[in-house]
Amino acid sequence: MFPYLIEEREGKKSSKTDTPKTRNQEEERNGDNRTNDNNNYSCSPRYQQSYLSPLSSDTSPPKSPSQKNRSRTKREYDYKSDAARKVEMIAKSRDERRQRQADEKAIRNQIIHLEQNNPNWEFAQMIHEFRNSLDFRPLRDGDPVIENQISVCVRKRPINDKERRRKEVDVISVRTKNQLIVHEPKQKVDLTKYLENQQFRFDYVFDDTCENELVYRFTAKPLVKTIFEGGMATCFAYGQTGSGKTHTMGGEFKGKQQNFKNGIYGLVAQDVFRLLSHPKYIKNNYIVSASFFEIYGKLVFDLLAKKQRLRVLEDGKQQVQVVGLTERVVAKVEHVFELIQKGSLERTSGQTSANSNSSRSHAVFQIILRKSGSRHVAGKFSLIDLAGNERGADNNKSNRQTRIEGADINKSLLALKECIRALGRKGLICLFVKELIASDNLDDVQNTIPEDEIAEENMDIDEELARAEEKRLQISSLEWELRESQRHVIESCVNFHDMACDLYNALDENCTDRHHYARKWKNLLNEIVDIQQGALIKADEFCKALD
Ligand SMILES: Nc1ncnc2c1ncn2[C@@H]1O[C@H](COP(=O)(O)OP(=O)(O)OP(=O)(O)O)[C@@H](O)[C@H]1O
Repeated sequence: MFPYLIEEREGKKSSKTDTPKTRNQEEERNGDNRTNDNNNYSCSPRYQQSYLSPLSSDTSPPKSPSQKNRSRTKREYDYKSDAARKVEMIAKSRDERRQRQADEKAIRNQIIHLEQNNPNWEFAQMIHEFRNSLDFRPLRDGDPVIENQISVCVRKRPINDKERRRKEVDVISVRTKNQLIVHEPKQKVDLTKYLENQQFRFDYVFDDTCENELVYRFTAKPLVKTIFEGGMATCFAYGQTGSGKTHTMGGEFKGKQQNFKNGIYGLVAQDVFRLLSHPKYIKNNYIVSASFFEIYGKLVFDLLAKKQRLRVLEDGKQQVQVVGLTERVVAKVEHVFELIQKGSLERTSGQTSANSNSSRSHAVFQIILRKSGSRHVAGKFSLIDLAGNERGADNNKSNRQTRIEGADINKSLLALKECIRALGRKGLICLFVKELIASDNLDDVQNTIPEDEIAEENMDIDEELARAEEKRLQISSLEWELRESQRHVIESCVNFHDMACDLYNALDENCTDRHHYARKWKNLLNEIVDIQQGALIKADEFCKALD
């Protein structure tokens, strides 16, 4: 391979310089005419030097033919070795060039493909390039679990088939175990597209490859021992509709079937039963029980008692109690799975634009520990799968029922947020060491919790809530009038009954004249008819408002 290339090179030279046709002749000539050599082989400085340097310093007498042959062999060797390296370099750079061209072609094809099929291809490309520039170090199973009084974590779910079909772009990058970046597509006034990359920090961030078990290990698991030590623990799943709260809390879906064993409820139950026999706690003889209820609008239903309606009242110690809530004693973990399944099937669900099987209520599953023979609660774990919040823009095509539910859900979630804020302000919880600060500098992130709604979403929610609140006020004032008119009808009917009886009896006893009797009866009837007609108008108005 090498000699062939060298020969070819020399062949070209020889046509230019009218010099020897064979290599031996050429090399003999090299020995005699060093200046020509210099001209002919000066392809590269390296080549030039390795070939010329022995000659330029050669001051020895003329060589014998055998000496000449030996030095030629050496020179040839040196010459081939340099040439080989040169050829290798050429081949290498050719391969690199071809690879580069192939890569560029692949990217071009990919872009053409994206352009044809995806209106968001430019943003997809920008995000792709941005991600290529990042160093990813996501959370892994072996990472240490840090125990906090309050942890705020976020889980990214994979893009689903529906979103893929709609060519939606994945705008979340989970960079490290506690940082994620939101790539917000933006457009300048001159229509130039650009990304606004905002970084947020949480206690833990789970990327779309994480399983429920991993999420559990870093979130609820450390709290199980809290309830064995006399504490109350709470775990909320909060997020937009379809973001994966029920998948996380209740268990992974396989089609319509849910695997209750690998949701946070089931995993907590398994650990509770495991810890019962722990040497530290076995002496306490804990009895485990469970309850499951939902809050739908303003109503509370027992999910373990055929959705019986429950009342929420405050007791003498100003503790809120769910009156009449079923609490089932459970002897083994399989019983808990059965209760979770029963309650989950009872839970109110509906359809939203983002989730065909959307939970429309807040579900509260509780595991309670009591010492044997005592009614006193020794520890309680509340696991809450909140209903998904929705943007006004997302549910404006939904039916009336879904929109009313959406407004109720958003309002209650805002109320929850305000409660947590208020507790934080009173210093009852240490949440607000953790206020969110978004940083433009990706390496400069504060130790913070994210503000969970973006401004646009807040505006949608506020508008929706303002409208819902106005409607609610109107309905409640009409309802008050209706009730007042009804009370008036009931009272006047009682009066009417008494007066009609008196009148009737008076005539029987002949103590009144007929004329006076008739007028009195007529007035009595007119009066009761007026009251009933007034009440009828109120009932009519109320029905119309509800419709
Ligand atoms: N991490 C995940 N991996 C795979 N699929 C997921 C994941 N999270 C959610 N899903 C799927 O997304 C769909 C919606 O999830 P899910 O019902 O849990 O959402 P949600 O937040 O509870 O919604 P809603 O508030 O409307 O009830 C389900 O089909 C679920 O299987």
